[in-house]
Amino acid sequence: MTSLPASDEAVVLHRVSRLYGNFAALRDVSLSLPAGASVVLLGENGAGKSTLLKLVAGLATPSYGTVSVFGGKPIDQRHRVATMSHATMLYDELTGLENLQYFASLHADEAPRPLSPEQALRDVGLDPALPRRVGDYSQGMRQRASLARVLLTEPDLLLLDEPFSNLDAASARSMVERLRNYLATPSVHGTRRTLLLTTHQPELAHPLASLVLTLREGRIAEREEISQLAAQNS
Ligand SMILES: Nc1ncnc2c1ncn2[C@@H]1O[C@H](COP(=O)(O)OP(=O)(O)OP(=O)(O)O)[C@@H](O)[C@H]1O
Repeated sequence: MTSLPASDEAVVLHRVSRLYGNFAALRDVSLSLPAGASVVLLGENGAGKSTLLKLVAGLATPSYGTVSVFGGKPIDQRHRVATMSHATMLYDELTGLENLQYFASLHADEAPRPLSPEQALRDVGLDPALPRRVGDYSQGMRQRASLARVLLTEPDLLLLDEPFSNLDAASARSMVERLRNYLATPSVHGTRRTLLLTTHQPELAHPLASLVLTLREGRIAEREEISQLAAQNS
């Protein structure tokens, strides 16, 4: 188990470009996110938000430049990182609890985990005793179950691609509360938790953010440090 001083960087991008054919989805992006940062990525469709998340998750590699996560290659740090994308990665034929129990069993030999599958579901407002198959869940319930799945691994870095899409206002607020709680709880590795999320609904994510970045045509066009919340998180 490694422990990381609070001042260490969770994510560093150095002059990163990502090409698809001749098209540059990300252009010469440099970025340094300290452990404990809560970062909201904004930008229009096609600005490069998901591409940036995939590079940090180790699901894609840069065409130029380097990406490091906790000082190593993203692919080597995947045990400390959890990603929630548009696909919920849940089994439709299982209940929420069965899904989480199965997922927990896959990670049984990893770090000590205070969070049980039952508690993970309760924390996102789902009843673990609900007998319904996930395939019969509403979209909002699926997203909440998906968040419970990624939080079960006690990640040091949480990457969320549009977590609030398709949620009604109450469900979105409860997801924000759960994320606030995630940020406030030290990880099993003794590090401060880091969050990087993309959204088209800045009004929802803004109260969580210590940094808001706006991507435009693959570049960081705006950068807003939110000092009040950064101070609260320290
Ligand atoms: N696998 C791929 N092959 C070709 N082009 C791609 C691929 N992935 C992304 N792109 C292109 O790269 C650009 C950035 O895509 P990306 O998904 O990162 O944007 P985004 O900001 O997340 O958009 P959205 O808000 O619509 O999800 C887009 O023009 C997209 O079409």
